[in-house]
Amino acid sequence: MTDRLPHEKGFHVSWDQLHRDARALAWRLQDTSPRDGWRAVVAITRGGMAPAMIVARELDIRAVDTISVKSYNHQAQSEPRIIKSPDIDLVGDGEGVLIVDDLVDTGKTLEVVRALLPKAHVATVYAKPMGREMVNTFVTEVSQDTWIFFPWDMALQYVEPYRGT
Ligand SMILES: O=P(O)(O)OC[C@H]1O[C@H](OP(=O)(O)OP(=O)(O)O)[C@H](O)[C@@H]1O
Ligand SMILES: Nc1nc2[nH]cnc2c(=O)[nH]1
Ligand SMILES: [Mg+2]
Repeated sequence: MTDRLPHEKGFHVSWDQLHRDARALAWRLQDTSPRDGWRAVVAITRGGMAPAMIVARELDIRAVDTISVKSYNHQAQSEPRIIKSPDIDLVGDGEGVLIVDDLVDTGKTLEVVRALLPKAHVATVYAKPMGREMVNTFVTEVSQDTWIFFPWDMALQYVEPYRGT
């Protein structure tokens, strides 16, 4: 286990916000896409799956595969390991392939993925400074001491008003 910074701030992302930010990522990716478009999308599970679906829909990419890298148990980080690889016949060395994840934090997950698919284009919706260099395209940067909360990890709940009656 690696000790992590205490997270001073929380950045809470709603489904609506995630949809808009993933669409913004797709919009950015149009400028860097190969002439005939991306051959395939590889989502880094699990967090990359929703953004990858939205990007694949916007860019009309039908071949979608996954790579599973496990490195966090809640907010505690350990050494990343590949639990499931994508179909090598489909992705090759990553040429013309788009890798999508929800965020990059330390960059350790992407280090492992890039080693497997060195020629792929890597895109994340959110990026923290430590891992930013591991990403080719992202939408929003947040500070290193921010923990991003995704809609699949949250639920609506009642909040007390500021002033009681
Ligand atoms: O840049 P890093 O420091 O490696 O962290 C980024 C990774 O951490 C989270 O995944 P996690 O391992 O928690 O799994 P999950 O996607 O299944 O939630 C996130 O979805 C990224 O994939
Ligand atoms: N949900 C979530 N997972 C992470 N994995 C690494 N950093 C983060 C983060 O800020 N939020
Ligand atoms: Mg993940």
